[in-house]
Amino acid sequence: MAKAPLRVAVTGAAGQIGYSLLFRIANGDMLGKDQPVILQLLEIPDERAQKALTGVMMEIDDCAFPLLAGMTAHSDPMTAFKDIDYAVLVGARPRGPGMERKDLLSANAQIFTAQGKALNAVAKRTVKTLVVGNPANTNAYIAMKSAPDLPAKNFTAMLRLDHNRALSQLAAKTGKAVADIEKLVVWGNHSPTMYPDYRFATIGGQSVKSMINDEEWNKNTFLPTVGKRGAAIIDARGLSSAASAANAAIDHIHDWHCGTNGKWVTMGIPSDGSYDIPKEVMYGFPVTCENGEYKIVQGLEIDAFSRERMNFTLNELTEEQDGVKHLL
Ligand SMILES: NC(=O)C1=CN([C@@H]2O[C@H](COP(=O)(O)OP(=O)(O)OC[C@H]3O[C@@H](n4cnc5c(N)ncnc54)[C@H](O)[C@@H]3O)[C@@H](O)[C@H]2O)C=CC1
Ligand SMILES: O=C([O-])CC(=O)C(=O)O
Repeated sequence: MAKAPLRVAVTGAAGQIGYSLLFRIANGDMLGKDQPVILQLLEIPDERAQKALTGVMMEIDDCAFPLLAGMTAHSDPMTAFKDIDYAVLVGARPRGPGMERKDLLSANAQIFTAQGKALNAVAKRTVKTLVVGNPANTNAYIAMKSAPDLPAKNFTAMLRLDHNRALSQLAAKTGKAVADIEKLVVWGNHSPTMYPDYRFATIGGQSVKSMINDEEWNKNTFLPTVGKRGAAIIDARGLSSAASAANAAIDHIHDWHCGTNGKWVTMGIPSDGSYDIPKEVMYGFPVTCENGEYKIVQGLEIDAFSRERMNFTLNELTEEQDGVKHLL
């Protein structure tokens, strides 16, 4: 029997990431090739943005996606989020050259307070949310805090682009296939303070750390390359990463929805206190997913260097979250 459609809201639908993301959701890349979807698309109540959204929807129509069971345009989160199963919160102001994510905090805080409240009011009680718009971890925290009637664990932030970037760097360094790398994690904030950690990673059962065996490379090349990749893309393209960000959003929700078969992935999730990360901090953790639920990989040894890196990114997150407390 055909599956009932799932409702997916995407905000910032007429933006750059939206343009790479919507077509893939409608094609079944996110929720499965047998899962019909209804797209509920939100843009700001601005004539140009709404007109651009109409154009994107015309193109989606022109793809005649067999899995697309409906599509609506919205300028108000209270209608866009009605009865949704998934929310992909992309809409935010992107960072321009020379700006850090923190600069965007207060403007974005208003957006995510309003959207959290709307999710709380009208979304399905089981709605699962991924925040992409930066500063992603803190925006996800704000949305979660603004939706007290929904399960906090269903609010997540996107660290998957960082995870994928790290995979790609490790594949290039070792000369092995990306698909063969397992047990990678990116701890903390989606910002240059993040800690991509390959101490547990394996390729065909062999330790990646011993294969590379180069702490200098880890500290002086790998960590800064992955941590500053977003800025490097902006510098090269004049625009922030879009197709790779959309791809990471697809990966994040795909794995959450369909499961990871025991493979580790990185998700930004509200901490349950694991690894001494204070409860509720929206932090990148290694997880496995099964039956629509994620579970933090437990029991990893945290050495002194890692603890220092994990605390560094934690401190930044705590500061960001303290900075928006008065708005919550
Ligand atoms: N977490 C991550 O790994 C990544 C996050 N990002 C972030 O994603 C966000 C979006 O990036 P782009 O698509 O390139 O930006 P963009 O500027 O091309 O598109 C953003 C769209 O969001 C819309 N928008 C703004 N406020 C909105 C609101 N309150 N409700 C609905 N729509 C709203 C805008 O009208 C615009 O069309 C940025 O914050 C960017 O920094 C980008 C790459 C990676
Ligand atoms: O840096 C930005 O604004 C875009 C981003 O998050 C990334 O590419 O990682």
